[in-house]
Amino acid sequence: MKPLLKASHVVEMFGGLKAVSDFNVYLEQGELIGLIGPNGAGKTTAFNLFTGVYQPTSGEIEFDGQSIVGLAPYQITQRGIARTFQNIRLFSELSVLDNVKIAFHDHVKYGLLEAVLRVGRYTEEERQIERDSLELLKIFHLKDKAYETAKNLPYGAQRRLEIARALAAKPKLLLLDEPAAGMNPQETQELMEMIRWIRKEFNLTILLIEHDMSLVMGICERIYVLEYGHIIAHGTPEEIQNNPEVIRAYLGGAS
Ligand SMILES: Nc1ncnc2c1ncn2[C@@H]1O[C@H](COP(=O)(O)OP(=O)(O)OP(=O)(O)O)[C@@H](O)[C@H]1O
Repeated sequence: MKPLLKASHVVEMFGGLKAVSDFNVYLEQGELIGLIGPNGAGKTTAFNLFTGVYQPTSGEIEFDGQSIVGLAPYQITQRGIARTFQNIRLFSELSVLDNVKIAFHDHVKYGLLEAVLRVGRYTEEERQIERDSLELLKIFHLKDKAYETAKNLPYGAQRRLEIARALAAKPKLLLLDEPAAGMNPQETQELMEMIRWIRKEFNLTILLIEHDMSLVMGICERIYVLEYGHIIAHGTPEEIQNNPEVIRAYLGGAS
């Protein structure tokens, strides 16, 4: 079976800087994979390449059997890749529920006239979106906060809301950029359980960038380690923890 995502010999240059260099990664359907590495190693650049925010200087990226190089971010979302951001991006002045409802709207089929007249399919679709949004909020323990303004949520809850929004795009592949950043150990533990659960429930493949090693080692089946844009190691959590290159570059370093 072909991998769901395959990046082959990807290079990304910013002026003279090689942010990503000969990057080779594959993700099999249903896997939960970690991408780790020191600050500035190129992890977020990899996400930006997978989502069309950046185009590779050279190399190939295939998703679901087809090249996605040259596609715009919205086209890649439609093909089935959704992401969260290191710096949370929510509609901070809107309610928690509206944040999720907006994310669903990319996928509805009613026409403008129906929307204006609020008839037919529009009202039915709207009701369905509301039900689905509340269901997602429930999964992320946010249902009782549905009518609060997003900016008033505690930080950990905002991170969970971002994941709920990403799922509204009905992705096959979910990219999580430091989902546990700013969370306390108990919130991180709950997040791990949620990530495991949504993978199964939504039949997802998940790639996550994370500095919290207990989370990465606790839930990932395989891990890629980046340093200065290169993959320096790849393996199971146990292999990665015992890899001398990794210990030198990362685990034994500042963090
Ligand atoms: N748009 C850009 N223009 C120029 N340089 C960039 C750009 N985006 C990233 N870089 C550089 O590319 C390198 C990789 O950055 P990237 O943000 O991908 O690292 P990271 O591994 O995600 O780091 P962190 O853990 O700190 O988020 C860094 O040296 C960064 O300064």
